Amino acid sequence: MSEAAQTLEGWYALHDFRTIDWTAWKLADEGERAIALDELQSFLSEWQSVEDNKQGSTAFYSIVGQKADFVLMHLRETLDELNALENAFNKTTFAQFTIPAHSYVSIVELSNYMAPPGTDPMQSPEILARLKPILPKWNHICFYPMNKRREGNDNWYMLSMEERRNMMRSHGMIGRGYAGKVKQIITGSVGFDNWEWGVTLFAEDALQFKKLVYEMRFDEVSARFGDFGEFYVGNRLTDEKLQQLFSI
Ligand code: VOV
Repeated sequence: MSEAAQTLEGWYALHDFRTIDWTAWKLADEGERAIALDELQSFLSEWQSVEDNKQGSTAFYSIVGQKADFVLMHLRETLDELNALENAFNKTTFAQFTIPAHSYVSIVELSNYMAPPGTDPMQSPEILARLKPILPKWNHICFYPMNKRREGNDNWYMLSMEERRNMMRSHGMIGRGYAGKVKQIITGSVGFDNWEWGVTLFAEDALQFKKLVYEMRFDEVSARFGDFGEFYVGNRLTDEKLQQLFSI
């Protein structure tokens, strides 16, 4: 049997994708729309204070294309907190104007492929910060789920630790070329959702997503072993953009 990589886990993640029910939104009177937006604002400030207290983080982005209209990505200490947050949000008037489009449940994960042997990663402030990250306020988000292939000669889970580590090193080197341009949050979802990982990327320039993902396609770990789900890409919903989005 191959040796399993050791993983460290941080905050739980919920990616909550919604479509806006424009028909209902336009039919609602101005008062009802104002109540809905006020309620959304108070939830956003509540989530901001959770983030200020470093007990979680939330990102809010519009989504381009027909797969969804926006995503709320929440990070919290426990699955219970994520569930409570989701239910509270669903009870709002605002949520009545949304239709669930997609969701993804996972947990922030770091593996030990690159860890120097004999060190305790939990003593490193840098590692701890990566396990419980405050999501960047960058202009764009990209999300997709992925698996490592398990087919014939391309079975990731049958490779030795050394083979996998070598490939992950090369993967990391490509990623490092995008330092300052793309920030990645890898969340593990084995046992939680339909794929093995969620990949969430943030960038100020959306084009850097294409450059990075394309370059990685040529790297062995992605070329031979990467299977990908649906891609979602979007723009950060600042207060101003939010107002524009819902004004009719
Ligand atoms: C900004 C770019 C960037 C950088 C610097 C980076 C680096 C690293 C390092 C150093 C490590 C290993 C240690 C750890 O931290 O776990 C990883 C791990 C991982 N990655 Fe990565 N990755 C990036 C970016 C990045 C992308 C764009 C993708 C999607 C792949 C693609 O083809 O679309 C990805 C995937 C993953 C996955 C699924 C894992 C876990 C694999 C496992 O088997 O456990 N990743 N990644």
